[in-house]
Amino acid sequence: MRISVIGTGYLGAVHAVGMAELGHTVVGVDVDETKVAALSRGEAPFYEPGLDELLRKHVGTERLRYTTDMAEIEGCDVHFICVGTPQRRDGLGADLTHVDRAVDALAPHLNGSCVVVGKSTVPVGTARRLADRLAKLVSSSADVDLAWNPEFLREGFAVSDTLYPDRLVLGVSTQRAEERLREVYARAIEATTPVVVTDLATAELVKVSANAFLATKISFINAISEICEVAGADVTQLADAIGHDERIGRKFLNAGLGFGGGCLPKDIRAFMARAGELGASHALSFLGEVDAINVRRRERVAEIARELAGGHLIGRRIAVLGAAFKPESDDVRDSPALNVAGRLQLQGAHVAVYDPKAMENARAVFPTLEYAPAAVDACRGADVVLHLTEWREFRELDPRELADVVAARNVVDGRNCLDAAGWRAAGWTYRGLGRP
Ligand SMILES: NC(=O)C1=CN([C@@H]2O[C@H](COP(=O)(O)OP(=O)(O)OC[C@H]3O[C@@H](n4cnc5c(N)ncnc54)[C@H](O)[C@@H]3O)[C@@H](O)[C@H]2O)C=CC1
Ligand SMILES: O=C(O)[C@H]1O[C@H](OP(=O)(O)OP(=O)(O)OC[C@H]2O[C@@H](n3ccc(=O)[nH]c3=O)[C@H](O)[C@@H]2O)[C@H](O)[C@@H](O)[C@@H]1O
Repeated sequence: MRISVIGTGYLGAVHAVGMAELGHTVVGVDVDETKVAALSRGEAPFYEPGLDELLRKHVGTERLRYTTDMAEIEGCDVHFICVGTPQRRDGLGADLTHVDRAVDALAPHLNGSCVVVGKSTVPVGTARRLADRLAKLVSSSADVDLAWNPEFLREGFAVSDTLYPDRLVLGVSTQRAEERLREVYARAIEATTPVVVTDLATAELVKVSANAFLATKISFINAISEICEVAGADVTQLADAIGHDERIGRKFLNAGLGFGGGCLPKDIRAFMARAGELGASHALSFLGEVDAINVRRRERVAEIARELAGGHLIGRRIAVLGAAFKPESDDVRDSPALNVAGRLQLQGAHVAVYDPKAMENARAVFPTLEYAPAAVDACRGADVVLHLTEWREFRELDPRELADVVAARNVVDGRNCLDAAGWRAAGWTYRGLGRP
């Protein structure tokens, strides 16, 4: 099949090359010339394991090209919309201007029979609105269906999640759209892959409900972690124990600094805003608490750092290990680690940050922090070391070696995954979150 992918960011760049790997002929379109230039050289414009290899395999063959010219999508059978839907500047809802612009730019190039498939995460009702918008914009020679096919990939696992999805959700209003989408994913669908065929509104809601549930699970365990802190209990053992119950499950019960990134935080806020527009804000008021618990974890880490630094941060040196919102990603959107770094700097600390992959992105957002070339350099002379993104290389740090470079042996494990006993044995004051 001939496929276009509009928007080649964290989602679209991977989706485009993934579709090429599944055997289709793909054109990826973006308005960002730098991104398109990198992709056209076969280079990933961001860090995502496995992406460079796949790009090198397909870019330059007839299977895959990236362009800024929307006219190149002409003749495609399926068009995926993968542009960003960030949080609106004026409040909590989703900013749909990129989606609207993409549809407007796409419409004049549509001809013959084709399906426009939304993949971006949007407030329920958007698909219906876009279908009406398209109907007004396309020429009479075009026969266009609109479908919604939400994406569930995780950064860090984006390539395998695209090629081997754990489920497919096809929001369709015609049989033809369903058939086209089944054809698109034919090589990704195994006998055991659940395919949920539903209407547009349900498909849109599945996506935000999934992210709301994940965020709720994390905030649930972080709320329990607050109780563990005052009761002298251990939230990691507690999570293991409740996680043995298959109805609960151990995944997404890692207590610590909480969730960030370009999706969970903005998606729960947009979901609440949409519920309000639909007159049902009461139904999702608990998500406000989920958000508040999450933000409190960032405050708490800053508070523990201040305590360990002797009650104030003025002139204190703090090492921040991690800048990405999660390991195996260079994404710093709403990064909990950088949020904490910024808070400490505002309180007078001298903050040195190190991250294996996210330094450039972090510097662009927080230019006034100091960036160290390695973990050990960030820790040199530090009064407190904060472990805020659980990269493997941080777990492998030798606390005995680091002990010689810091000013004081204080470590806060914001992700509860360092070897507490090992750090304590090396003379460190170790503080986890929700652990005695
Ligand atoms: N990042 C992720 O892991 C996932 C993201 N999503 C959703 O996918 C959507 C995209 O997210 P990301 O890829 O993370 O965002 P992103 O910001 O990395 O990428 C969006 C891309 O769209 C491009 N763009 C904006 N307007 C355009 C236009 N009119 N025409 C062509 N390109 C245009 C931008 O230049 C940018 O490269 C969001 O709705 C997000 O919630 C869904 C699942 C996973
Ligand atoms: O809509 C999206 O964009 C995506 O959002 C999340 O994926 P992602 O943001 O890549 O990362 P997650 O692995 O979900 O982690 C999100 C945040 O939660 C934090 N987290 C995760 C798990 C946990 O137990 N505790 C915890 O604090 C992580 O550190 C990270 O900051 C979802 O997991 C994907 O299914 C979804 O497609």
